[in-house]
Amino acid sequence: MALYSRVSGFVGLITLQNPPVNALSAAVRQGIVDMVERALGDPNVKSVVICGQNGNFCGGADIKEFGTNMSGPPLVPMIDAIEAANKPVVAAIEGSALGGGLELALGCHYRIAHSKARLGLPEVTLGLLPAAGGTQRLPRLVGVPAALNLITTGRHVTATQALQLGIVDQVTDHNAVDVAVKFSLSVAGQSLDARRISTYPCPLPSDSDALFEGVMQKVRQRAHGAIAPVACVQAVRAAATLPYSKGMEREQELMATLFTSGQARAQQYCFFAQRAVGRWRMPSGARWDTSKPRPVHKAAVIGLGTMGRGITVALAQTGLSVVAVETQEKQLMEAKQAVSGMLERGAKRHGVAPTLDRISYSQNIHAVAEVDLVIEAVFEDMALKTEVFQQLSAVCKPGTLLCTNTSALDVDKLASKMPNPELVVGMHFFAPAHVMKLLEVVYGPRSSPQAVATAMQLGKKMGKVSVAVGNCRGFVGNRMLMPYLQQAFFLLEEGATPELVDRALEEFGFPMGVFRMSDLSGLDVGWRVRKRDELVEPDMASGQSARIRQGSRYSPLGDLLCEQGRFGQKTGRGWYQYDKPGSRVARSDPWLHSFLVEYRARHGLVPRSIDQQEVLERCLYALINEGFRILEDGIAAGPEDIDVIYVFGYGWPKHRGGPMFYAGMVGLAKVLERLEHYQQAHPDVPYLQPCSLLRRLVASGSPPIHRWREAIKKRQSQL
Ligand SMILES: CC(C)(COP(=O)(O)OP(=O)(O)OC[C@H]1O[C@@H](n2cnc3c(N)ncnc32)[C@H](O)[C@@H]1OP(=O)(O)O)[C@@H](O)C(=O)NCCC(=O)NCCSC(=O)/C=C/CCCCCCCCCCCCC(=O)O
Repeated sequence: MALYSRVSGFVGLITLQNPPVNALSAAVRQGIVDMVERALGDPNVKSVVICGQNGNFCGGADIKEFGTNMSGPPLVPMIDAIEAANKPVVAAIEGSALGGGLELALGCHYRIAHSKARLGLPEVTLGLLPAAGGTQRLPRLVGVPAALNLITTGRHVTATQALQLGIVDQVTDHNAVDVAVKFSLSVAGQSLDARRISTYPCPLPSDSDALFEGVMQKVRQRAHGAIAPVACVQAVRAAATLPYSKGMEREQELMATLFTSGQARAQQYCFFAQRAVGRWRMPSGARWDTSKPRPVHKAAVIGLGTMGRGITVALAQTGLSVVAVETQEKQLMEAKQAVSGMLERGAKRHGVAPTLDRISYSQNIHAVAEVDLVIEAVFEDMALKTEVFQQLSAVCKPGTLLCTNTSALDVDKLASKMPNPELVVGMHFFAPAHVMKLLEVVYGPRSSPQAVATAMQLGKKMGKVSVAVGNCRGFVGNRMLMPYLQQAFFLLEEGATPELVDRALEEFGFPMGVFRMSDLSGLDVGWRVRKRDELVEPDMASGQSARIRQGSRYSPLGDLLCEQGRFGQKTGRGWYQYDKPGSRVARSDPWLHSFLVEYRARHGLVPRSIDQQEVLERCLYALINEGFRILEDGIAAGPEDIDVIYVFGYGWPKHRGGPMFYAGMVGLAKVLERLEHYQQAHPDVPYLQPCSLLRRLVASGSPPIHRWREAIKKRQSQL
């Protein structure tokens, strides 16, 4: 709703009230319509100020309403009526003015923002466009290039940036509502003709066609198949080429297409899923709202390889004091230089001072004696990690949380060797750790709820999307990657090429296909893991038996490439070839194609034609099937956890919502049917055996994704 009061004698003050972000629900919209009418009809009111309750202007349309039969007054006529008012209406912006919130402010005649406010049109991130006039008013106000940038990226700007762009008229460090009230009286009675943005001509650069084409090309490249950014460009182009009323018609048309698209549903699901993972719970019953985190002021990082350096940067950027420990002198010196460089570049980008003095470096593990939390990032070796952890428990003050940045080792096994296993959790960062948004917080049966709460809170402070997951091989993300990679290898054996597989996945929306990605991260990484698992047999015989390991089908293709020193981009050769080691542009490699032909012949494999549909079904459904197993095992608390991990850590396209959401969109029955089909064709591949949770969900009528947790809980209580 909206509150009305009269202040300073002559000002009608309308306060939006819908905690926590004053979203424009039907009740709020109705409130605004009624209160504006009241203020305009009151002869004693000379001006109007619109603000939000609790120092927060407005977070935009109520996203929860989008999935419902929307009722209440629509936004567009409401904003038009404000703009047409014959008394000055001033928006007093504190906190955030986002989406419909900013569009409301653009309908006002003046905008005054507090210096800490943030403004933006983030609809594109929800699969939509700013359809309450935002695509038509913003370019008229700030010009086409700036509007295109803000609307197609959805980025937020600070109040100062908004002032520079011309979005707001004034920025204040004082109470923005008080300033707006005073200001509104100072302009009362003046002509408002020049203040109605919809009447402005849209300023056009001379080469506008080239500008739109250039932007459209860039946007399409970045969008990986998402339609909203493209529609945003089309809507702004309408502002530049059509009269306001026609531009508005175009904006509404484009919005109608987006609004009813599966992509918008997927992106809005992601918005809520990202928030839902913060409400974590463990199988023991411990949960986010009953577990109190310990304060962390000082942290340490042990091991300054690539991951340790990124984690050190991320911690320092959070404002913590960091002790960075590396026993090798040369490595320590190199790390110091690299970390300083990363911090300086980051600070320059954000226009702030670098935080180099927050870090102290040492070769001696005793330097961590006073820290509240340690993140170990030494080489992936259980014996080495155990030794480091034992040293840490002897050196650290009591209660220090001990976190391991392992991506694959058993966190509980590590904890079991400690005198204080309840203090041990995994913090699985993704490379580069100061850039990637995802953090898996891995708990074992011995981890205390407080340890999990502390790691989750630290992740949040570091700007990560943190997901609490149980301990198992590969945790959630890498565990699901195994069947995906395996299917990709099998497809090569059966007749596909890396180009075909990658094209299918990239057209689906991944920024990189599996082979390109594998070349980037290094083929030797998986090789080392397979060797540790005793899967690699260098002197492999030919024939079918050579492709069986531990009773199941196995493809040694990756091992064979590694034996040739083809580790991917770093060696200039992998699944593709590169101009030189370290180059990034992947080119098709005739050697690889001949190698595959020769390999198939040696093993008696008759290549067949494989289409993109089969690539997608086999790679993605095998991955999804493992996701269902993870849910069944209680490693992830719900499908949102898995989806958030895949969207933020593995490049799963947001406009497809994450693997579990996608399974629901495809239809669980269809996923099951295709898995059964492929399992019949490949009975020696256990990953294609449909998971019993999937079967049960299908048997119970394929409930919508928000009801899966009930089915999982029911099953777990039966066990
Ligand atoms: C920056 C934030 C605002 C605050 O961040 P923070 O403080 O960290 O808090 P959060 O944890 O993020 O959020 C707290 C809780 O609030 C919930 N929340 C936040 N924003 C909204 C919102 N806008 N609506 C509903 N709920 C919201 C959030 O979920 C948290 O609750 P919980 O933990 O999940 O329980 C940050 O929250 C943020 O960034 N918010 C989103 C801002 C945003 O994206 N705004 C844009 C919204 S879309 C919009 O405004 C669109 C406007 C255009 C007009 C739309 C007209 C629609 C109708 C047209 C239909 C035509 C189709 C016709 C079809 C046909 O023909 O049939």
